[in-house]
Amino acid sequence: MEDEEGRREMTRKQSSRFKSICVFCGSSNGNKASYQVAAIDLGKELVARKIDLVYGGGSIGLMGLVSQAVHEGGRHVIGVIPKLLMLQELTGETVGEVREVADMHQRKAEMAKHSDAFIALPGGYGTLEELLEVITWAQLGIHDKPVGLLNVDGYYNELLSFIDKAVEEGFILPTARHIIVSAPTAKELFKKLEEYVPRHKY
Ligand SMILES: CC(C)=CCNc1ncnc2c1ncn2[C@@H]1O[C@H](COP(=O)(O)O)[C@@H](O)[C@H]1O
Repeated sequence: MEDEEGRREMTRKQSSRFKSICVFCGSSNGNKASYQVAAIDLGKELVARKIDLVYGGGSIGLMGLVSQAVHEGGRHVIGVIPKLLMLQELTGETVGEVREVADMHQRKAEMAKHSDAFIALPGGYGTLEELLEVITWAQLGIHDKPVGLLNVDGYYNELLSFIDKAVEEGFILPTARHIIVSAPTAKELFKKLEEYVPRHKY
């Protein structure tokens, strides 16, 4: 019975509807070890599911941890870096393939183009901005790719409550609330992302 369960788990891990996922995350490590553990865990989950990584490039903070985990696991890593941030002393060394772009706008377009879904780990302004932009694009029907929020240790609870408030106050359509798929662990998040069906209104 356990063997059967194990086989089912292996099959699940070997097949994913996603070939490549873009991860947004902090260029800092955060104050809790759990954030760093979650970044490495997400990287390993991508490897187990044979999914390649697209990210902002460099080796600093959670960005470095997730990219190293995916690279070490043998999956392809694309780091998309604007010319301005190419200096290694700013972002550290990027593992895998480096794509140089003109600016931050081109970076986001390039990251989106090369991925089948987005996941945000804990992060700061940069992460929030990247996350909210892909949510907005989903709302407008510019893409149909799932957007996952890895809510490590409840880091994003207040953001999720705020979004509920925006729905209550009539600024976000209830039909657009489902765009953000959130879960506390990479495994649970993947289960939801694999099952995600876009239902936006436009
Ligand atoms: C000038 C300097 C210190 C550069 C180093 N800083 C960075 N290097 C690479 N990507 C970054 C950097 N800052 C923000 N980003 C982008 O914004 C996100 C992280 O920003 P934050 O740490 O959450 O806010 C990443 O997903 C990345 O795409």
